[in-house]
Amino acid sequence: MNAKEHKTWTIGAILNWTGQYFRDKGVATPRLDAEVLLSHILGRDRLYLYLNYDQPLEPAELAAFREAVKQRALRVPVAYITGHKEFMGLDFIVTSDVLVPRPDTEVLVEAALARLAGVSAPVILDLGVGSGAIIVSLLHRLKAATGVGVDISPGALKVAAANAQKHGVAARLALKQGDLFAPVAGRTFHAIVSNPPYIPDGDLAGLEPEVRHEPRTALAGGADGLDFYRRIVAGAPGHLNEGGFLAVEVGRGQAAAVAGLAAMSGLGVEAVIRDYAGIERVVIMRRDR
Ligand SMILES: C[S@@+](CC[C@H](N)C(=O)[O-])C[C@H]1O[C@@H](n2cnc3c(N)ncnc32)[C@H](O)[C@@H]1O
Repeated sequence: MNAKEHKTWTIGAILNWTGQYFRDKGVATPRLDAEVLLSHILGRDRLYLYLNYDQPLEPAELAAFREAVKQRALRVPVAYITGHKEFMGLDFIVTSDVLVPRPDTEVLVEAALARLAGVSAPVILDLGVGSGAIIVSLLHRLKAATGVGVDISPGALKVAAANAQKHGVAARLALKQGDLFAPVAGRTFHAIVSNPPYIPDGDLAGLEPEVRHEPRTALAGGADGLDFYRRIVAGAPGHLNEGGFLAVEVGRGQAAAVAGLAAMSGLGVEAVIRDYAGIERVVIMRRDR
C-alpha cells in the first residue's frame, strides 16, 4: 500500500493488493478477509464493494484500512478487528477477552433447542459463557426460558452482558463470575450447556496463529484436554432436574472419553452429534426421571 505506486487507491485495486498480501502472510481466506475488513471500515456490506469497484478511498478510510490490514497480517482474528461475529444468525459483539464463536458450536445450540422446545419455561445453565453466544442464542429463540451464565473471566462476562442487552435477553439472564458450578450451589436446571476449554495443553503451541490470540483460559483443557469434562460431568447430576440434560461441545476424538465419564457419574448418553465436517462434536447426557 505505497501511495507512490498508486495515485489513488480504488476499492477494486486495494482489494486485489490486500488479497495478495494476506495470501503471502499465510491467511487461510485472504480475499474474503480483505473484503470483510474493507466493508467494516466503509460501514457498507460486501455487495457495495463489488458495485463500487472504481470508487477511490478517502485518506481517512485508507488510514483506517491500513491499520486493520496490519493487524490481520499479524494473524489477529478478523472478528477481533471488526468487533463482531455472526452466530446463529445474530450479530455478537466480540473482544479479545472472549473466544470467537465458532460455527461448530451452532450444532450444540440446535441440539439444545430441539430438546427444550417442549419444556414450558426452561431454566438453563451455561458453563464458560464467554461472549454469551450459546445462552443468548437459546434465550433469544426460547422466549419463556431463563438462564444463568458462569465464567471465570470478568472481561468475558462484560462481553456476555453486552450481547444479552443487544439481543433483548438481559432480563432473563443472570451472569455470575466463578469456577464452574460454584456460583450456582444448590440450584438445579432443565439443561446445562457448555463449550469448555478442551485443547490439550501440549497442543496449544502448535495451533493456528489466530487461535494463539484468543484467551488461554478459553482454550487450555489440561494435559489430555478433558479436565473440564471430568468436573462438569461429575457435577451435573447434582445440578440437573430429574429428566434434565447436559450438552457439551467436545474436541476432535474426545466424544468417546466424555461418554465414558457419563457412565461413571450416572448420566445416560442420549446422543453424540456430528458437526458439518462429520466430526463428533456434541455429547448429550441425560439424568433419569
Ligand atoms: C471455549 S470458551 C467458550 C465460550 C463460549 N461459550 C462459546 O462457545 O463461544 C470457554 C470459556 O470458559 C471459561 N472458563 C475457563 N475456565 C473456567 C472455569 N473454571 N469456570 C468457569 N468458566 C471458565 C473461559 O473464560 C471461556 O470464556
